[in-house]
Amino acid sequence: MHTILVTGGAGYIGSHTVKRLLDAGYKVIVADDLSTGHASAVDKRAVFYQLDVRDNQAFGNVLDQEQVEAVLHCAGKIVVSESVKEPLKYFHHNVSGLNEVLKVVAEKGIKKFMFSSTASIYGNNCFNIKAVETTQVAPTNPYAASKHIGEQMIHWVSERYQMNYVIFRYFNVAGAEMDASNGLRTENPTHLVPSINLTLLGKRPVFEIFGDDYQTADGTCIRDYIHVCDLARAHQLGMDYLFNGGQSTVFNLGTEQGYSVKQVADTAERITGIPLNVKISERRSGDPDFVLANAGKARERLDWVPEHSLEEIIQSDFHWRKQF
Ligand SMILES: NC(=O)c1ccc[n+]([C@@H]2O[C@H](COP(=O)([O-])OP(=O)(O)OC[C@H]3O[C@@H](n4cnc5c(N)ncnc54)[C@H](O)[C@@H]3O)[C@@H](O)[C@H]2O)c1
Ligand SMILES: O=c1ccn([C@@H]2O[C@H](COP(=O)(O)OP(=O)(O)O[C@H]3O[C@H](CO)[C@H](O)[C@H](O)[C@H]3O)[C@@H](O)[C@H]2O)c(=O)[nH]1
Repeated sequence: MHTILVTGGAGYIGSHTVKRLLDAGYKVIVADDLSTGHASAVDKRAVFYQLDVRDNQAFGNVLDQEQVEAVLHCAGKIVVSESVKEPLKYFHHNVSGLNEVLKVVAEKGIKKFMFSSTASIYGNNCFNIKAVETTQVAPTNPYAASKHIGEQMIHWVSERYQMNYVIFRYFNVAGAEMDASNGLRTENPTHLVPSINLTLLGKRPVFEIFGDDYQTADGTCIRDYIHVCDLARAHQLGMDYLFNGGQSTVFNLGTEQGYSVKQVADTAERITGIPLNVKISERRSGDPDFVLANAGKARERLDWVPEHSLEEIIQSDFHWRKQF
C-alpha cells in the first residue's frame, strides 16, 4: 500500500480527493493548518496532522514518521479578489509556502509530487478556444501569478532532484458528494454555483450577475464547470500514473463544455423549481469573457472522463447546502 500526504486535505478539493484516494487503496496522511479547512471534512480513515506546511520541522517529521512516498500539495490561498488587495499574502502562502514544502520534499528524497494549479493562469488567452496545456499563459491577478510561479518552481526542482510531478490546472470546480456527505464548507462563498444556490435557499436576497455585456451569445461569461468528485478521481488516476513511472507533465481538468452565467442560473431554476431573484450588476474586475478546457491529454494519458453533468453539479451543491 503506497502512502500519500495531502496538504490542505481538510479543504474543499483536498477532502474530496482524500476520500477517493482512500477508496482506491492508498494510505492517506493529511497535513492542514485548518485556516480555511475543517477537521470534520477529513475522512476518518486518514491520519490527520494539524500543522502549517511552512513549519519545516513539523512537516519533515510527519514525512519521516509516516514514510510518505508522494505529496499532493493542495494547501493554499484561493480568492482572486483578495489576492488583488493583498498580493504579498498570496505570494507568502502560495510561493514561499510551496518553496518550504519543496525544500523538505527534496531533502527527504520524495520523488512523486502533485500540485493544484488553475485555469486562471491562461487569463484572456483562451478567448473562443479550448485551452490546451501549451496555450500561452497570461496571469491577470496575483493569485494566478502565484500558481504560475509555483508551476515553474516545481519544474526546476524536479529537474534538479529527479522528482516526477503532475500539475493539474483545474477549471471551475463545483458540486458536492452525491450523497451530501461532503461539500464546500466555506462560510461566505463567492463562486457562482454556491451563490446561486444560497439565493434559491433564501439565505441571500438576490443573485447578482456580474456583467451582461461580455462578448458571448447572451452577454454573460462562459466557464467550464467540473464536478469536485470528477476532479478527485483525476487525482487518483494521476497518482496511479506517477506510481506506474509516469513522467512529469501538466494536465487541464475540465469538461470541455461551456456554460454562461445565465445558463447556469436558468438550469438551477429549472431543476429546483424555485424562481431565482436575479439582478444585473457591474462587471467584476479581472473576469475573462470565456474560459474552456481542452482536456484531451488527461483523457488520453490518464483515461479520465468526467462523469457528472452541470445539473448534477448544481443539484449536489443544493442538497449539501439544504442541510444547514
Ligand atoms: N476551488 C477552486 O475553484 C480552485 C480552482 C483552481 C485551483 N484551486 C486550487 O486548489 C487548491 C485547493 O483549493 P480549495 O478550493 O480546496 O480551497 P480550500 O481553502 O477549501 O482548501 C485549502 C486548504 O489548505 C489549508 N491550508 C492553507 N494554508 C495552509 C498552510 N500554510 N499549511 C497547511 N494547510 C494550509 C486550508 O486550511 C484548507 O484546508 C488550492 O491550491 C487552490 O488554489 C482551487
Ligand atoms: O455571484 C456571482 C458569482 C460569479 N459570477 C460569475 O460567474 C463566473 C464564474 O465565477 P466564479 O467566481 O465561480 O469563478 P471564476 O471563473 O472567477 O474562477 C474560478 O475558476 C478559475 C478557472 O477558470 C480558477 O480556477 C479560479 O481559482 C476560480 O476561482 C464569472 O463570470 C463571475 O463573474 C456572477 O455573475 N455572480
